[in-house]
Amino acid sequence: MRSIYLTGFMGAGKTTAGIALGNAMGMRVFDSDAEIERQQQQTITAIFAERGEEAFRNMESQMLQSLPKQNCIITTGGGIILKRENRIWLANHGHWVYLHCEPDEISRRLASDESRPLLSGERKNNLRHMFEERLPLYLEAPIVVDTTGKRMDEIVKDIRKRINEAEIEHTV
Ligand SMILES: Nc1ncnc2c1ncn2[C@@H]1O[C@H](COP(=O)(O)OP(=O)(O)OP(=O)(O)O)[C@@H](O)[C@H]1O
Ligand SMILES: O=C(O)C1=C[C@@H](O)[C@@H](O)[C@H](O)C1
Ligand SMILES: [Mg+2]
Repeated sequence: MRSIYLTGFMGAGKTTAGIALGNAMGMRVFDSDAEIERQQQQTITAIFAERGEEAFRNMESQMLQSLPKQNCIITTGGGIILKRENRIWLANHGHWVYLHCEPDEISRRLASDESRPLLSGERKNNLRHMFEERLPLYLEAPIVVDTTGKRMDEIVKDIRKRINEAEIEHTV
């Protein structure tokens, strides 16, 4: 089957859900952030600090297009939807899933996590503004799954149901 692309705001649970979904479906999982860190031998935080966000965004688009288009789960960085080029790409390759989570719950999930440069230190206050700016872009995804207040097993079940429906539609 076509690969499944999980998108969503930082803390929506893409990485966590991707691993659980990969286990449940017996599919390999690639995380675009982790693949960039491996390829560049640098953390995302260091890439942002030393080379800037634009350089990171270019690496991210290239990484998106180079990951397997069949039989894999691809978990993406929270900002993948910022580039129109990436949204067009996602819409035309595999299953594009948006994992929604309300901003208050995102704040709670990420309260003690400093690994996201766009939400670290004083930038924590950016969350709601960034969320509202990005929401319409995330909602371009054909499959939307709300994760707010849900357990991971429920989220995985929801995603699988929606993917099955989309696969059936794709084959008729
Ligand atoms: N449904 C959930 N309920 C409670 N906590 C969750 C849920 N999903 C994820 N989390 C927790 O929220 C944090 C962020 O999750 P995760 O790293 O999977 O998000 P992400 O979408 O991959 O973020 P990023 O875009 O920054 O990579 C983790 O500590 C994870 O355990
Ligand atoms: O939402 C974003 O813009 C980001 C999310 C993370 O996954 C990383 O890709 C990086 O920290 C940027
Ligand atoms: Mg992640």
